[in-house]
Amino acid sequence: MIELVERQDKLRLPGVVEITGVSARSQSRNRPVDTDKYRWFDDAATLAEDPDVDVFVELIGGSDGPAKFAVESALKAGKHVITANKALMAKHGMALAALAEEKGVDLLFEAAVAGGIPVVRVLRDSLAGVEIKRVAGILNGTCNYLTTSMLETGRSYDEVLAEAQKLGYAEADPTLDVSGMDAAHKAAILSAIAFSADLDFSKVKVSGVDGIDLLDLKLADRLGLRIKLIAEGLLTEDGVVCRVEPMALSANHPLARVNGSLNTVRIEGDPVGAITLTGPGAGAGPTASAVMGDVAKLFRPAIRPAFGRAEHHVARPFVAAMGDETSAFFLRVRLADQPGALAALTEALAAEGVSVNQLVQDSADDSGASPVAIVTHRCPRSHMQAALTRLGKLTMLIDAPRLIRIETAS
Ligand SMILES: NC(=O)C1=CN([C@@H]2O[C@H](COP(=O)(O)OP(=O)(O)OC[C@H]3O[C@@H](n4cnc5c(N)ncnc54)[C@H](OP(=O)(O)O)[C@@H]3O)[C@@H](O)[C@H]2O)C=CC1
Ligand SMILES: N[C@@H](CCO)C(=O)O
Repeated sequence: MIELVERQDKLRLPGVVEITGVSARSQSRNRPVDTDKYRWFDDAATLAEDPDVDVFVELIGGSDGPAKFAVESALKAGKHVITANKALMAKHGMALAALAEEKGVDLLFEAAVAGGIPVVRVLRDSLAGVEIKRVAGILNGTCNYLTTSMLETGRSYDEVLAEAQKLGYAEADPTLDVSGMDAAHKAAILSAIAFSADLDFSKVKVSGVDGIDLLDLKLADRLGLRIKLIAEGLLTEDGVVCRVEPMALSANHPLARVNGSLNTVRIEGDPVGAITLTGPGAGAGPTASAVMGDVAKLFRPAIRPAFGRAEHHVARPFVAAMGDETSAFFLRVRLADQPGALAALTEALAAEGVSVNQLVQDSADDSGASPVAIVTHRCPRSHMQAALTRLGKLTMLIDAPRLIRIETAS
């Protein structure tokens, strides 16, 4: 978050953000950013109440204790609060929201649910005109990383969980992740927004993936199933049902293909139908991105320039899109069915430095045209264009070739 504030000239915030001060448990701890240049507060609540502070950002964690005390102190002092703390919001969110309303300040918590996916904003604002029926998906990056990576790499539960902790995905207490509790906090928060419900976490049914072993994942895989921790909020005639449990999904289920620390949320409602948001669900970068989105929301006035442009933004020009990009290409030609046609085609490509990766040829049709499709190795587009010019001169070429750039998954 501090790192993002420090390079805000590259961002698109409506105004300029200043860090008034910072607080953590230990002042001397080595951190990825230099906090020495900011005012230091031993006590987070004192920072929250400081007269120079307009917005208090809470990234401490824990449903009670110092996080709750500091957030309450900030709200009581009339400061806007941004928090990533789902445990706090799931347990005390209703009371904190009431306090924020009473004080006329904002309480924003985009980072609390699904990491970098802006689902809170979408549900609360963009879909305010939709009657939501169901919100479901993968809401814990650690568990998704665990089940995906164990199966992919054959490593043990303990090994992969330790890695998820090292990568900054897991909670300070990872039992919150693997027990399903963290996903349950998030599902409860989303349900409260989606269904205008009084959040009552005691009603949420929770089970997790704790101790799941490689054998479970491998056997399920042999049966064409992927085990994932699934969270769901559902509107029923009696009220809101909210639950989290491991589920075995058929391998071609859309959720089964959301892997690693990715999260995904499917929102079903009337009259929009279903919307699915997928993105990084855990880690420092996605969390900071969500926090900064909340910071941007706090700038007044509510009426913004239509394209979000502010005077202090760096203005960038549009430039022509088609540079000489390097890519693999799909090339389809139709050749006269005569000896040497295929060789002439590959020679024309080779002469311009385009090498063939895959090639299929169909038998000639009634008119004597034989379709050939080629996937090339990566090459500059200019080489491909030169090869096309060469091809254009071949007498056995029946009509214009079709060239399509191949997009590979990143
Ligand atoms: N990790 C993730 O991917 C995500 C986390 N979150 C949420 O963000 C919050 C923080 O999580 P995470 O960064 O992982 O946790 P960490 O434990 O890594 O960081 C907690 C930070 O809070 C500081 N801290 C602890 N106690 C106090 C205190 N009493 N007063 C002031 N500062 C204190 C710590 O200080 P020190 O450095 O000195 O120990 C540390 O800097 C949690 O609510 C978590 O649920 C939300 C989305 C994603
Ligand atoms: N521990 C959480 C962090 C993001 O909320 C997770 O793994 O999803």
